[in-house]
Amino acid sequence: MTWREWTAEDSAEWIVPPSPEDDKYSRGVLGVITGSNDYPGAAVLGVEAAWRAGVGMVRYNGPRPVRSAVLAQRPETVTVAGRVQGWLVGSGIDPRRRSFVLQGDLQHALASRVPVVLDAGGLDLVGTHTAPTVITPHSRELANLLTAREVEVSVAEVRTDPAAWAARAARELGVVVLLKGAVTRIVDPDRDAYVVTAPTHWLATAGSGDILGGILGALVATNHVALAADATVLTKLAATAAWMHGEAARRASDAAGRGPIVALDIAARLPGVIGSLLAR
Ligand SMILES: NC(=O)C1=CN([C@@H]2O[C@H](COP(=O)(O)OP(=O)(O)OC[C@H]3O[C@@H](n4cnc5c(N)ncnc54)[C@H](OP(=O)(O)O)[C@@H]3O)[C@@H](O)[C@H]2O)[C@@H](O)CC1
Ligand SMILES: Nc1ncnc2c1ncn2[C@@H]1O[C@H](COP(=O)(O)OP(=O)(O)O)[C@@H](O)[C@H]1O
Repeated sequence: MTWREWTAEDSAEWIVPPSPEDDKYSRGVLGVITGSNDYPGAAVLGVEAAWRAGVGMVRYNGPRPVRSAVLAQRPETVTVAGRVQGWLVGSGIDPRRRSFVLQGDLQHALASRVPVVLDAGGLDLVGTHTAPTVITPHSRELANLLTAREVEVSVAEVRTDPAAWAARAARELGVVVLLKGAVTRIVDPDRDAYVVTAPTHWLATAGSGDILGGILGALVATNHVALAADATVLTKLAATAAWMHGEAARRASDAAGRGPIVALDIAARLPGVIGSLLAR
């Protein structure tokens, strides 16, 4: 199996700039079910990243206090249910504490035949999906997910051979797997496989993964036409999200004299990254 390093040139193909005929809906609407009273920040970060990654609209659904936090950061967000072209589900949700209402909303999203990004507390929903799906675990989450599906593996084993375990998970679960780390692996059940090597280790900061989810959600929504024609595009969108995430973090850190960054700094750099990709 060959793992190819995903590049800026590859990523540029998946940026969809708005055309004169576009409106906010045709550009792609992302539905987001993330965050909880315990982790409101995850919702704020993912929604912010999706907006900054160029989505036409974000529809956010979550607990009332979390909705308020999302709107305080990004009043452009719509909190009324409606049609979406992609879903981002699970960041900042504790899978052991999902309410009856949340469970229903998650099932509705997974049954809607719209492509899904499954993160963190939504990972266990894999298998109930009805459209192309990408999961975004870190090593511990991947080990837990596989073990729950009777493929016994420890976190240490995943860390020793992340490529093999990511590929195994893609095959077993029938989804694209984006396994996060200093080197992020992206692989699908057909063995299309890419790596993205992080250009800065300052990326390892709380909420950084929530930002990645927002970027990937935005790419899924804005590429809805290509995805509907060819589901295998999802693997390339996932690799592009990881690349943009790393590049935005690099720019943020460089602007701070190569110093530390916080997760929102990554989101703030996304428009510049997208502009540079379009200028290639
Ligand atoms: N702002 C927000 O809202 C944010 C929200 N976030 C959301 O949080 C949710 C949980 O995601 P996660 O990946 O952080 O936790 P999880 O997979 O449960 O693993 C826990 C493991 O960590 C370890 N551990 C804990 N403390 C440690 C320490 N000091 N030093 C060393 N180890 C330590 C602990 O080990 P133990 O203490 O058990 O030995 C356990 O193994 C998720 O929904 C995410 O979206 C995050 O994105 C952050 C920003
Ligand atoms: N040592 C590292 N160097 C570079 N990037 C890293 C490193 N460790 C983690 N990352 C990246 O940081 C992000 C962390 O995501 P995640 O583990 O979900 O954290 P959180 O839940 O706090 O958002 C991922 O995109 C991962 O690829």
